[in-house]
Amino acid sequence: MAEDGAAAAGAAVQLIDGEGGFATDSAERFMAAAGVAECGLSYAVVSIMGPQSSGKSTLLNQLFGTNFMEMDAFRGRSQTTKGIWMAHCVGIEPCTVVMDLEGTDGRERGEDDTAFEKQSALFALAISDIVLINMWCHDIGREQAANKPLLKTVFQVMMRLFSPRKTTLLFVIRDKTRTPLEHLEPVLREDIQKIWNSVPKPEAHKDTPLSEFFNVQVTALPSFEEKEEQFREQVQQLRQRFANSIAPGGLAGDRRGVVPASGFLFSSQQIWKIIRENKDLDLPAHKVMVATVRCDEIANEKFGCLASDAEWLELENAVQSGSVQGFGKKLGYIVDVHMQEYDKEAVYFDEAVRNAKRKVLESRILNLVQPAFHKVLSYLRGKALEKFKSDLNLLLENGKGFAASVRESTESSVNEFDQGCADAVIKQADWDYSKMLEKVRRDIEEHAFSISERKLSELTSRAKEKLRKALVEPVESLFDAASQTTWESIRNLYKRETEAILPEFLNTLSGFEMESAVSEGMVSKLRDYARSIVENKAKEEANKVLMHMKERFTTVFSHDKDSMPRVWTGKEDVRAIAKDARSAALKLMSVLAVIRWDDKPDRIENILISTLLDSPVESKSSSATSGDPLASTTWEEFHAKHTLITPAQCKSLWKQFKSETEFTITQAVTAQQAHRRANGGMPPPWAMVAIAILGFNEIMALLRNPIYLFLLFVGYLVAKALAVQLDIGREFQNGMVPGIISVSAKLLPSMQNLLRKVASDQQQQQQGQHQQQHGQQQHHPQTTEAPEPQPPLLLSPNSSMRELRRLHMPPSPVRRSLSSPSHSSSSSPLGSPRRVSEDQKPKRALEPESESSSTYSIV
Ligand SMILES: Nc1nc2c(ncn2[C@@H]2O[C@H](COP(=O)(O)OP(=O)(O)OP(=O)(O)O)[C@@H](O)[C@H]2O)c(=O)[nH]1
Repeated sequence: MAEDGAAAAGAAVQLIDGEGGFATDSAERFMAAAGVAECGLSYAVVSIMGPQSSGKSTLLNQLFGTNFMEMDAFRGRSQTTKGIWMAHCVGIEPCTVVMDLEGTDGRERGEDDTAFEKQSALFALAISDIVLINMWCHDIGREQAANKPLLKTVFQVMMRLFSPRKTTLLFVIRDKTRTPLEHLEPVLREDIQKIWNSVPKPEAHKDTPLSEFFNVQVTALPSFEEKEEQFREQVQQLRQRFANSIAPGGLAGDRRGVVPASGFLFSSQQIWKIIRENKDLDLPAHKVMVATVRCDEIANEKFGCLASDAEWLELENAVQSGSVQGFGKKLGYIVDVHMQEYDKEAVYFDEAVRNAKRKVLESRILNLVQPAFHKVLSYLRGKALEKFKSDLNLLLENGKGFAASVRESTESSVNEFDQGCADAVIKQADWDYSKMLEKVRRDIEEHAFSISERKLSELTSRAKEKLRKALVEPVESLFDAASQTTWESIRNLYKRETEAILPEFLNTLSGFEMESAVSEGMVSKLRDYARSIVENKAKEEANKVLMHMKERFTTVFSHDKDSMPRVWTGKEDVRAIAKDARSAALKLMSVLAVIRWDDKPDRIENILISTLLDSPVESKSSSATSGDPLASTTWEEFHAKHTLITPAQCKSLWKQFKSETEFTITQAVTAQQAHRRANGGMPPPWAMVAIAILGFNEIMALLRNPIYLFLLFVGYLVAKALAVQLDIGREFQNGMVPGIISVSAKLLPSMQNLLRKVASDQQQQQQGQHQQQHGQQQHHPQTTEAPEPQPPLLLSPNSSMRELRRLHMPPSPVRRSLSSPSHSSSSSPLGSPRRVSEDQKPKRALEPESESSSTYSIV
């Protein structure tokens, strides 16, 4: 702070010490305190050179209010100023920096030290706008004047400055005499011209006049020591000439190549360095160099300012958590502020350098802020996709076509993204967001594609489900009732259902606006699917063909034309019925043998009937297999893929079928025989006549004796009661032999029960009579014995035959084995052909051997 005050008060600081060292630190502090850096080009530099102890410091102090060290007049002449000192003028506008140079021709340094004089003179000329040349009045016109070597030096070094600055040389004549200035000045100018002429010049400046390099001014001051008052007055007048010195017409109005104030110190330092190294001083190049360095410094500073700018940091943070409304505007403003700061500070430096550095700065700033922009773009990209999704959902919910919905949603999302990007870009950058836009479009396309796939898959699944529902059960039912028209019906069903479902499906595809080839392809796939449903069902049914055949056989064999269960009375032609039943089963097999997609008649049924039914395989000799039409794995007219049961399989299945249905036929034949036997027991009429004639006496005796007649009547009643109890008619329904076995097994227990029942009835009757007698005697003794339990109800209208058998038949080993879990009848006999046959086999064990030995074969 003390130094600030000192600088403001014109305190001098050393710029270059007596050894030629540049005092950077103190100079920087001085510049900062004097506020020179902020002056731009609006500052002036004044230097003074002249012989030692010629009153230079005194003049400067008087003229600019500075505080350069002066020699004490009472202590004698000695060198006071060493090196170069610098001070800030007090009260002069524009900002003026004054430099006091070490006096020339000094006794202390001697002749050999003239090198420093030259260097300091060159330095003063390179950086100053006005150079005061202090000289004694009496030296004017003198050959050996002290200032002549100085002027020579000035002009010589001036040649080393490649570009003249048009420095103002103000000759200050000290201790002026009575000779008026008007007479002194021409002499001085003549002296100056002579010196200028005598200085060796480079070829380019051989004929260049002095006025091209310098603006020569002359002034004279009275002696400070002798006429101090006048000195002060005239110094004040001279001071006026330094006000607005850089303005046109001012003392330094013609100056050129001014270094901006902020670069002054750096420029001075560099110039001094070059001078000390005794190199050529190229001022234009130097100017560019200074501009480069300074613009770099300024740019770095501004970049740093932006990087730590609170507004920028806030914006950057906000961007991390999502989009910022008006991002581009805000960021653009921040960048603008700092770029303008740069422009303001670098404005006085070389334009080319300044612009180049500006570009570098701008590029650095844009690189710094671009990630935030990309972050915004990423956010906008996500937002665009979300918008697309929600818009698409909404439009689809409203029933708009898929493709149209996608188009509309895409346009809306892309527009929003575009607007967001336009809002995020800054005017300083030509940031391209087309790649991000492409990504957005790709996101949208991918999403739309996935939705489209899902929707199409749903539609296809729905159509498939419809086809499945429409085909599976009807086809199954058609196969159940397989006949010659089954495949025609299936084809009609397939045609009807596909023609109902597929056009509707095609219609739903119209919203997707896909190419007709694609939609036709999808429809074609569904058609194939519908076919596969039918084919799979056919395969499924073909796998169960044996079961179906047996069912068909049973249906035809066990039922008459009115579908009533057939009762084998003995009048039926079992052979013919069995043949019909087997023929029906064979026809069913022919239906299930192949898939018939076209209505071409085929010979499969004929082949099967002629080969298997009409001429049974068993009867064929093995040598005749070469002519066997069933010895093949394919049907002639059909493709292998449409074959469900190969001819060879048909043959093998037929064999199995026959063996498994044989028992049913046997049962029918047996039932017929039993029926015949049951109804054919009456003796012939001649026998009956013979019995009547030969037994006449016995019949008469019986009729005459009432006891015999009574016994006969009782016997009849008992037989009748047993017949009722045993349900004889029902027992014989299954045939004579099972009926006899069953009745004989139940006869004894039934008779016992009958007797027991008669006995208990009698006992109850007696008890009733006893109680009646007690009632009549008015006595009511408490019954001590429990009443006899009621006998179990043996025959109930609801009792099944199985139950009756259980009650009245002793358990037989065969029955026990049948009722064991391994032979449980819980599973349906229709479940599988194999199971049906297994169920039937144990039943055969129940048949008496005598009956089974009469098995009747129809083949
Ligand atoms: N005759 C005369 N003497 C002066 C004048 N002005 C100053 N002096 C005296 O000259 C002496 C040197 O003064 P400075 O101002 O220190 O001279 P200088 O040129 O700065 O000296 P160095 O910096 O050592 O070269 C002092 O004793 C002054 O009193 C003047 O106008 N005429």
